[in-house]
Amino acid sequence: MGSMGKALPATVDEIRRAQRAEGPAAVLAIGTANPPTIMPQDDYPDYYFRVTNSEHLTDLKAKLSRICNHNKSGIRQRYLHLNEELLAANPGFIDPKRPSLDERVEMASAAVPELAAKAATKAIAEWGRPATDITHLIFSTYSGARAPSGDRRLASLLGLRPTVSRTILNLHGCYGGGRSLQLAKEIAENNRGARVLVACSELTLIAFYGPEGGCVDNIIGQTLFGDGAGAVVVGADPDAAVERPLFEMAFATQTTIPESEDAISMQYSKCGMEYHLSSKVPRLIGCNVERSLVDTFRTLGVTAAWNDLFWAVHPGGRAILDNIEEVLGLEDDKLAASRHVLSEFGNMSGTTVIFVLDELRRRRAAAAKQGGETPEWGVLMAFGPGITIETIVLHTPSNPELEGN
Ligand SMILES: CCCCCCCCCCCCCCCCCC(=O)SCCNC(=O)CCNC(=O)[C@H](O)C(C)(C)COP(=O)(O)OP(=O)(O)OC[C@H]1O[C@@H](n2cnc3c(N)ncnc32)[C@H](O)[C@@H]1OP(=O)(O)O
Repeated sequence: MGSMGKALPATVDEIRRAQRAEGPAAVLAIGTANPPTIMPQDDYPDYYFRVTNSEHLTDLKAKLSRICNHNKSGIRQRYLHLNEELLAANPGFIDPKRPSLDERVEMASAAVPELAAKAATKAIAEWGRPATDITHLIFSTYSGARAPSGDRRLASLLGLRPTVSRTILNLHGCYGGGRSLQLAKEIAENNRGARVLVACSELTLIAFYGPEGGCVDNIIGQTLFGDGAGAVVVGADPDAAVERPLFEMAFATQTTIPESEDAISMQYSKCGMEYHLSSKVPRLIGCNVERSLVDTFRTLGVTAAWNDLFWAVHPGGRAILDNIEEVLGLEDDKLAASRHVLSEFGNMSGTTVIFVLDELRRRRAAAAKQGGETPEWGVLMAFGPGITIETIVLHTPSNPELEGN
């Protein structure tokens, strides 16, 4: 042991106590971004069958038109990276049997971190501290089939410190946002002063195919998914001079639904990414969501009336929200933020729940301005392959001056 500097504390416990934060981790800022192309949902069947040269598949087109209809799907529009020009330049993306993984990964390796950087730049600006104060980065995507991955590129684009501690989550699908926030909570509460940047960026270009072959999963995917990135700064013990806690993360759990392993799957192939969504997904989630919530609150030693809470639920599809609403007996407006995000952006996989948090804080700020009361406690839930349910119990600080950029 050298003789310079302060002596080490006497025990490992003292070192641990000195490292831990005092208070709970909180969401300190939120930013979102989408690619520029907007696709109205009711135009999508015509667009999709035209750009994939598949007008002859009339039955499949009729089916997509039926499911896509915005009244049925609950989706009004989506944002897309892959536009008509990019598809014309990459005709291999249209044929589900033609090897195209290399070209897709090449495109995603640039576009995924770039979109994440747009969302993160907004979050960091709202946070009010320099990007170099970020100590940890958690990056989640289903398009990251390369190393070094998008997290490293994102750190460079944002000018983060070389000492920033990076973690990438890949293929978590729609629970990537929930998982990232849970990890950020652990890091922030166990590392005094840590400021964790969570970034999720999902572009469907890795899994876009024409309808040739008649795969129904593809038709469901074409109905639901859209492109977007969301970023959140998480930290404990906020500096009151600059930082405003939006949502404190009081408690977090993960549950796996028994016998549901095959219900949602994603896998890289030489042709891109294949995925499967069972038609049982809405029912499986509906049947298990209350058990998971009861267990979460029981661990906390409390019970909760579901309608006394606010809700940030991943809008995996209209049927999933309908099932949850029915099973929990939620009042009409309880899932309004989730339904709004589904309507305006579609299902952006792991990113979507960050958009829901952003929408919720906007709605809460608007209600506060009009002197309305909003619940102090709430729940974030996200679902994905497994089937995995991520649950975070949220608490809002007393002064919800929450309007975002
Ligand atoms: C613009 C960009 C496009 C790019 C696309 C590229 C896509 C890339 C995506 C890659 C990402 C993959 C990530 C996977 C991880 C997902 C994680 C989650 O969100 S987890 C959550 C994931 N989300 C979900 O799982 C979505 C949950 N589902 C829903 O919300 C609704 O079912 C609905 C909105 C899809 C349809 O509503 P509604 O119209 O009221 O429903 P009805 O009951 O009346 O059925 C109508 C017709 O559809 C049929 N059919 C339905 N489902 C399935 C199925 N899975 N299977 C087969 N068929 C299905 C049904 O049989 C019927 O057929 P027909 O009799 O007419 O012939």
